[in-house]
Amino acid sequence: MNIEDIKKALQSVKYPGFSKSIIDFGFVKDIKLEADACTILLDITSTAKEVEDELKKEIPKALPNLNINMIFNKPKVEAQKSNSVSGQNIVPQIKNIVMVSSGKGGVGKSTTTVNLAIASAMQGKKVGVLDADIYGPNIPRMMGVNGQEVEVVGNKAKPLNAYGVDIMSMGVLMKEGEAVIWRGAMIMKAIQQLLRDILWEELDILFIDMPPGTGDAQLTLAQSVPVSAGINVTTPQHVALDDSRRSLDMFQKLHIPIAGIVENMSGFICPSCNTESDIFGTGTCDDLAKEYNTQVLAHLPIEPNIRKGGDSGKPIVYFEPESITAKRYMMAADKLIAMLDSQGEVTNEAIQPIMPAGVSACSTEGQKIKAEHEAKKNSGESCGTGCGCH
Ligand SMILES: Nc1ncnc2c1ncn2[C@@H]1O[C@H](COP(=O)(O)OP(=O)(O)OP(=O)(O)O)[C@@H](O)[C@H]1O
Repeated sequence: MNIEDIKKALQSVKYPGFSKSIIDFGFVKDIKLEADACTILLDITSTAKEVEDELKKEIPKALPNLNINMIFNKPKVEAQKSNSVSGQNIVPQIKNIVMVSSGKGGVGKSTTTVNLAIASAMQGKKVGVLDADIYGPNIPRMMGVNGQEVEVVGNKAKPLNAYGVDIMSMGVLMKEGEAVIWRGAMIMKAIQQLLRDILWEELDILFIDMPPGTGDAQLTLAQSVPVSAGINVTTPQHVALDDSRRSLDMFQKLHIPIAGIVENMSGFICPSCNTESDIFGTGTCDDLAKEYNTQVLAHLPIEPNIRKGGDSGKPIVYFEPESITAKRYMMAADKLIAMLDSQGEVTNEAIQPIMPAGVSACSTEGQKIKAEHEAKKNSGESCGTGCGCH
């Protein structure tokens, strides 16, 4: 066996969580072969122990007749408890990060993210979309980039681009139809990698499509970057509003300024007779917005062309800019941009402190820790959480 044979065999070893091989990613930096012993130097981008363990298992399987010695070069883990790089913003080139959340799945969060992002780009902003919905990454299909190859430069991946918007998603890094079965810790690492290991350019706004609910992903994001604004997407039924309240409450607890609520599937305009019916109700979010001292960014009807646009990768805001719906997305983008502009820069101070293991940021104890953090910060003392505020 020579070096080329070894490289060929390593083509079958996928980088954990991705459909590309360690060779395609360029992670194999050196191979030394002496008699039947082989030393492989790997430069991997993840600090996760699971990734190294998985490779230690898979590489010898691909080279069963060799004695394999593996040397891993990994990014240094800071002497810190923080998931962020010492509380520093891991994407300082991005002016505003907007977290798009919903209390439950299927309410139109991805559809809203895509159309709001394109609407903002159409208004002259430099925009990106990060699909952090690890379990159901739908953005590539909705933006018409599914199946496109990601270009890897060094150890980083370049975002794809469509309709003037930069895009990255687990969906383009995985095989179509492939499922992700990950524990919380791996989701946290994946979200940080999707921020840190992607070549994001300087952007005015990065929209992040979160998984539904209020969990690890939301908390990790708030602990890794300063989030400028949160948008809650909901449908108008009262049961959906209860979930929505949880999502808005999470924004408040994580000190994320609320840009507003998008009331999706709010009424149905019949395409043949143009009459409007309130299938799920409409306008119920107005009171909710008041309760949280925020605004309704848009009421969007159930409209077959929104669904068609999503399924075909031809978003309505771009392809039917004169439609009522597209105009509502444009207005929602206007309101968001106005909010971001009036708010000004969100500093690293907004990055949330890391809670001790087992303490939820939203629990009473978590809130107490945050209050202590704020008090120490205001008095000029280090908070001691490793968040890097001093
Ligand atoms: N206003 C609307 N009118 C018609 N169809 C819509 C509307 N909003 C969303 N849809 C459709 O509903 C489905 C679910 O939408 P979407 O994937 O955006 O929801 P989601 O909240 O992101 O879901 P998930 O929780 O699975 O990520 C999609 O097929 C989408 O095209």
